[in-house]
Amino acid sequence: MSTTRLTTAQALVKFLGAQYVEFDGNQERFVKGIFTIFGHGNVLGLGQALEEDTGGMEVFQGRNEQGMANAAIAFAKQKHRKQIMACTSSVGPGSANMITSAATATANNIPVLLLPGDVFATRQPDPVLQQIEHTHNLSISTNDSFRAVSKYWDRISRPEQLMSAMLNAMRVLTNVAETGAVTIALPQDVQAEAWDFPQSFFEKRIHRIERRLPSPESVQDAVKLIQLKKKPLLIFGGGVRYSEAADELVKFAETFHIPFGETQAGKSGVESTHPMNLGGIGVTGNSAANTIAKEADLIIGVGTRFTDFTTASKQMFGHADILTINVSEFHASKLDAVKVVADVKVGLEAIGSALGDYRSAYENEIEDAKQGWQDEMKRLYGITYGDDFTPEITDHFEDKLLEYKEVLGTELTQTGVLGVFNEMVDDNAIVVGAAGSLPGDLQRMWLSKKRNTYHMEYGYSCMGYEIAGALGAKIAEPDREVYAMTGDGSYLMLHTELVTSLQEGKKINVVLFDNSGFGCINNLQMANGMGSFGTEFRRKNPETGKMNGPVMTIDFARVAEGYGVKTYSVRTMEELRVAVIDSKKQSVSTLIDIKVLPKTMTHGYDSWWHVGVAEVSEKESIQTAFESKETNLEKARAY
Ligand SMILES: Cc1ncc(C[n+]2csc(CCOP(=O)(O)OP(=O)(O)O)c2C)c(N)n1
Ligand SMILES: O=C1C[C@@H](O)[C@H](O)[C@@H](O)C1=O
Ligand SMILES: [Mg+2]
Repeated sequence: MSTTRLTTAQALVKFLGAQYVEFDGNQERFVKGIFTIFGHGNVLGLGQALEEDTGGMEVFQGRNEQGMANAAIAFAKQKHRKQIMACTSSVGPGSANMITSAATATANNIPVLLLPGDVFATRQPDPVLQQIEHTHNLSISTNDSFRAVSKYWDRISRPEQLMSAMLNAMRVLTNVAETGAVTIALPQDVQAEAWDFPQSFFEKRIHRIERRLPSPESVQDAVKLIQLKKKPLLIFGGGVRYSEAADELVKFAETFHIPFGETQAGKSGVESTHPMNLGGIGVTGNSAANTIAKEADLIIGVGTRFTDFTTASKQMFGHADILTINVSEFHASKLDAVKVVADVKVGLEAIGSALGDYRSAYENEIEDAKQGWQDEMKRLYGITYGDDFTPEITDHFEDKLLEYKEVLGTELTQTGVLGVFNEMVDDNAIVVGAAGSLPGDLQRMWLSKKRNTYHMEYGYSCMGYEIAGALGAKIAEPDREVYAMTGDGSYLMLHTELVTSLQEGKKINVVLFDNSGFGCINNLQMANGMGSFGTEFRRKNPETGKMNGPVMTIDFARVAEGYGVKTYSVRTMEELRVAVIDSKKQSVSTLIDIKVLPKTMTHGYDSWWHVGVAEVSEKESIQTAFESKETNLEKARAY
């Protein structure tokens, strides 16, 4: 057996450089690059290996381990999971910072390879700097926390373990039904330890992403069910995008005259303008999709995980039968569905060819629902502040709006800004988002004029993904404008990969909607009987000890200017227009700091979200909210 003597870290890098995927006959290198933040836990092992030979991987330097890993997730998501990034961190806090990202990747079924440094396998120097000592179990380190949020987890305590660990890592990363975060913990001493690795370990490996075929029986079940129904509705999720199945979905919808609604992960799989596309569905859905969903007698879930936001906590289509087409048996089995476990493209093809001359019984309902939503969109775009102004989110704190208008110096409404912005960005530009009120507004209102232009992380809805995610999307699509759509809360939580974008010369545009608060959570608490508590950004009042002092303002544009970002302060529509036009001319990253009035985002359209309302309270409004929750729960499916 021919062998090569390398350190564990050198062998790992060499192995990663030899991994390829093949999908529909196209081959691509699997690991595009590696994000690094070096510390004592990885610099002399993996750092040394990369300095010597990167194995063809591009090396990036992150600013925060969560940020860099979020960028890695966004890269893989934008690449439809056909190419990934690895991330290496030091031991302890560096690795702990990646745990949130591991969870984000796993919740969204997006592959990412995390390589945190670990404490010494020999234990000789224990406790090494940043080691937690568990008196009941010395084998536990910070990295054991990744077990709960990874699809595959391993620790390399001896160099030769690398081989089985990495083959399994690749198995999971390239498995469309099981992918997510893969964590390979690398003890500092083992990274640098040498071993005679068999040459075969480094040979080029092609991981074929196969399209799983449905069983003929399951196709027959699906056909029988559809034929019994008059008003089916397709709901498509991220699976349609990852399987490159959009054309097949459109063909199916057109042939059988079945409309479709889109989830956050699915949106922009098909253009918003398609006559059968009702747009966003569920809690953050619009009136067109939600109205049709309520009337549907069959829901066909195509590549969707059916989260609570999609099903409106299982109330939206409480009485319809459910059919699923999903490559994951787990997701296909949800809602007690009739299931076709298959790649969604071949699943749709198989059902489509067996469905004969079926046609739904829809007459004008689809056009009417779409028209109703278009009229509503026009209204939302046109909302302006003025005398007797009533915000979209009403009965919360109209009396405070004047204060916000004066402190933020703005009369802009969030829906109005989105309307203008949507019209102005290039058709092929990518919008990236994750948390706050914007995902709701975007899923409802954003018109995706081209495919794969909407990039929303709403499986974990992780604040701080937006800017890092924009960087990842930009690395995946360097020739397109990428916009990070973020609230002030998300921006403050994590935005420092903006600096990485400057370092890399990868221009991103941050579109910051500053309403000085955790706006959507303020809406949520007040809609459920609470007061405004801990969600507005107000100074602490020293007399009361409460956060009910003056509204805070931050000049985000000025701060980002200090980084070297081209910035714009926007308080009027005219300033917005100038900023969007000028930002397109820039080659560096830009930030548009838009002050918007709170409560001017969209509200829900005929949907319910199950949240934990207090069963006991002195407050009548809470009691009412609790009763309303109980009533709604009765209308929802139990499982
Ligand atoms: C990491 C993380 N922490 C907490 C939350 C809960 N959360 C969701 S939205 C939100 C506030 C978002 O505020 P902002 O970004 O300003 O958006 P807005 O709702 O004001 O538009 C919070 C705290 C979350 N989604 N992610
Ligand atoms: O708790 C939440 C409420 C949602 O409105 C928001 O979009 C999401 O980020 C979240 O975490
Ligand atoms: Mg906010």
